[in-house]
Amino acid sequence: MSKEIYENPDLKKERQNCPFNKEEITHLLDGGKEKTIERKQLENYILSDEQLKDAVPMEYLSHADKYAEELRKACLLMHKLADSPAGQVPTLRALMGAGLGSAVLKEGNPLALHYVMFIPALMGQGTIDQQAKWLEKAYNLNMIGTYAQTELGHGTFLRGLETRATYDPKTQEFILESPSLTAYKWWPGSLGKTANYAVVMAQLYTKGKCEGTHPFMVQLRDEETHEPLPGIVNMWLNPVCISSYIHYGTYVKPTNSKLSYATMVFVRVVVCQDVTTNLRKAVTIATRYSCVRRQSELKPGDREPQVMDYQAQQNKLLPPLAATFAFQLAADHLWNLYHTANNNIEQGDLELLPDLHGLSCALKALCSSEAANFVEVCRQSCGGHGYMSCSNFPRIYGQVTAAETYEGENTVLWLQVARYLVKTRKEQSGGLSVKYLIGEEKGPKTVDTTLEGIVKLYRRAAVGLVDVAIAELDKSGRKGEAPHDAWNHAAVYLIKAAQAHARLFVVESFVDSLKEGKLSAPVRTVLSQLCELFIIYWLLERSGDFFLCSNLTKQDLLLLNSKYVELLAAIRPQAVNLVDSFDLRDEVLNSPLGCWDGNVYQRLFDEAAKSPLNQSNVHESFHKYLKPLLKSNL
Ligand SMILES: CCCCCCCCCCCCCCC/C=C/C(=O)SCCNC(=O)CCNC(=O)[C@H](O)C(C)(C)COP(=O)(O)OP(=O)(O)OC[C@H]1O[C@@H](n2cnc3c(N)ncnc32)[C@H](O)[C@@H]1OP(=O)(O)O
Ligand SMILES: Cc1cc2nc3c(=O)[nH]c(=O)nc-3n(C[C@H](O)[C@H](O)[C@H](O)COP(=O)(O)OP(=O)(O)OC[C@H]3O[C@@H](n4cnc5c(N)ncnc54)[C@H](O)[C@@H]3O)c2cc1C
Repeated sequence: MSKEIYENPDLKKERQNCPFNKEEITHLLDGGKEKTIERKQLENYILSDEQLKDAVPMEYLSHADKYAEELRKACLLMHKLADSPAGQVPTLRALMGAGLGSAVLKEGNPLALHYVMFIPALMGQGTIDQQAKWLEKAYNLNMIGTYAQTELGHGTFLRGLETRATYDPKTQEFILESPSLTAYKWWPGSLGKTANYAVVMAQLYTKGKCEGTHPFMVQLRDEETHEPLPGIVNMWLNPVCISSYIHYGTYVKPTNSKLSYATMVFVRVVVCQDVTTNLRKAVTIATRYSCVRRQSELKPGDREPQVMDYQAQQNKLLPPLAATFAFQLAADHLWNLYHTANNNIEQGDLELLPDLHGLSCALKALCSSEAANFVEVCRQSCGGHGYMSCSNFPRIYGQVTAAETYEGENTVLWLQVARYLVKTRKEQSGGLSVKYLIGEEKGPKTVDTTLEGIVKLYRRAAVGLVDVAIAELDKSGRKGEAPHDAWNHAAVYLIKAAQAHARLFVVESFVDSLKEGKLSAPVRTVLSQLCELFIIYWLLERSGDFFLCSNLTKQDLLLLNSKYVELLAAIRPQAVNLVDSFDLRDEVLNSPLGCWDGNVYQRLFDEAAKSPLNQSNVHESFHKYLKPLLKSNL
């Protein structure tokens, strides 16, 4: 007799009479029906393997045992990758995109940097010969690499990196050295125990002149014994300059000195997708739990309501739900720009490089910071159970908040965006993604609160805040301040302008995607509601920017507030159906709060029972410490 599949009655009710085709949204997010099929096949291929499951919850293992267990699974995962029926690279890309890695490797993937930075660095910066020598070896996992750039003393300021690579024309070799403690490479993933090679960013010195930071391939460990090579601690020998600019002893400048930063640009683009995947998990967990959890009293004398029926809870969870669609569509746009720009760069056309740099910095900073804030709101919306390690919120939060720092600390990236915006506005040139900065915003300054009208408000804020920042810079200049001081004293305005630009890009991506997309009427309706909710939410959160740069009035704001709460109520009935459309398996959510069947309390209880402390009634420490204390009559 087939076992009755339990489904929490409240969740079951939430799923009845869904007015739209959930699969249509799943296909939209996956990039098409075929991609969904491929993803589901990959999920079955990976998640059905019993050897990839944790014998005990990772949180109960020692640091060394956690590392060993993650490495065991990561190596098994690589074998599965190599044997994958879909092929290694498509499977890897699907693995990265679907957030599957963290479903299996919960504490982090010791081999992630090999794929996310080491191989991209070879592909983006290696010469044809170097790629012929190393790429196959890297794809076949005959070498494990990392990307070693950050040092104890420098992570942000790349021109300040201390590791030196001095070219010796006699031996035609580079001598790499860490001249000081602060020059020690610090932070690179896998560097400590796993990688035996690294792409090392170092200042290239030749003929006594520093030519700036360049990437070098360095072997770190013996391929057989894995012992560090002699002198590896503070002196490295025999590195090879990747995309060598040394021709017959002479340094040949690259067409653009920032091409050596290309790997970071790639990862910033990937990070936008990764934090969006993590945000989808957090929103799914919090939404399903909020429809299972009944608490307090809404109507006196009535049954305790689902906490999702409180407008306050909808205000917590529906903006992040909408954000997952907004960030996904923006990340897709950025990914397409990345490919176009990269193909052009390979042909020697660097015109899109500034746009790519500006936009990748903007979106990485925006998506990571907003996702981190939203994940924390999702955690808080689940009360005490959201605080438990098994809820998976602590791990998801750790992953998204790390992205606010790595691959370019967000503040520093905002200032890069501002530099690009100020230059584009002042020079009135270039600016593929900031076309609104070239020429004046046409049309009346009156405000209408239609979707198009709100987008126009975002554009006015984006261009207006750049002009406010430029006015500050010019004011400082007139006072005789040096440009670097004027820049520093305008930082607050510059960052606001950069953030407004990033939000405009996300808003336009969302609105344009709905216009262009071939969507059924029911899906278009619910996504349009989410789009309108999200762009009003952000406007209300940043109303100061809009008051400063447009004719927005108090009446307009009150009208938008009313529209916002109406949209909360309109979307509330579809919250569970929308997160179901993400099609995230329980193993990927890895949280008793977010499981599809809503059997929350039993799963919480089962998780607690796994704790070593719950394997006996009295822990041995009682007899060692507590009992003597109890008897000591202090
Ligand atoms: C099988 C399992 C797979 C599992 C995978 C799972 C997926 C997971 C995905 C996510 C995981 C990601 C893990 C990543 C781990 C982290 C890695 C790292 O953190 S690596 C280190 C990152 N470090 C940084 O990002 C450093 C940040 N600093 C900088 O980039 C630079 O210092 C700076 C840009 C801030 C300043 O550079 P500087 O040389 O000082 O330039 P200027 O500011 O003077 O600007 C001069 C000029 O150059 C332009 N510019 C700057 N950078 C770029 C660039 N990258 N591209 C193009 N142009 C650039 C700038 O705009 C200026 O232009 P101008 O015309 O003169 O105005
Ligand atoms: C989880 C994780 C994984 C990582 N993995 C790697 C890796 O694999 N490989 C690698 O090379 N690195 C890695 N890193 C290092 C990471 O790239 C750096 O930490 C990051 O670039 C920030 O640099 P920093 O630590 O020097 O911060 P700092 O720049 O020292 O930041 C400190 C403060 O100074 C401020 N600040 C700095 N410069 C400016 C400025 N010009 N204007 C205004 N404010 C400024 C910052 O905003 C920040 O508030 C990793 C980091 C983390 C957290």
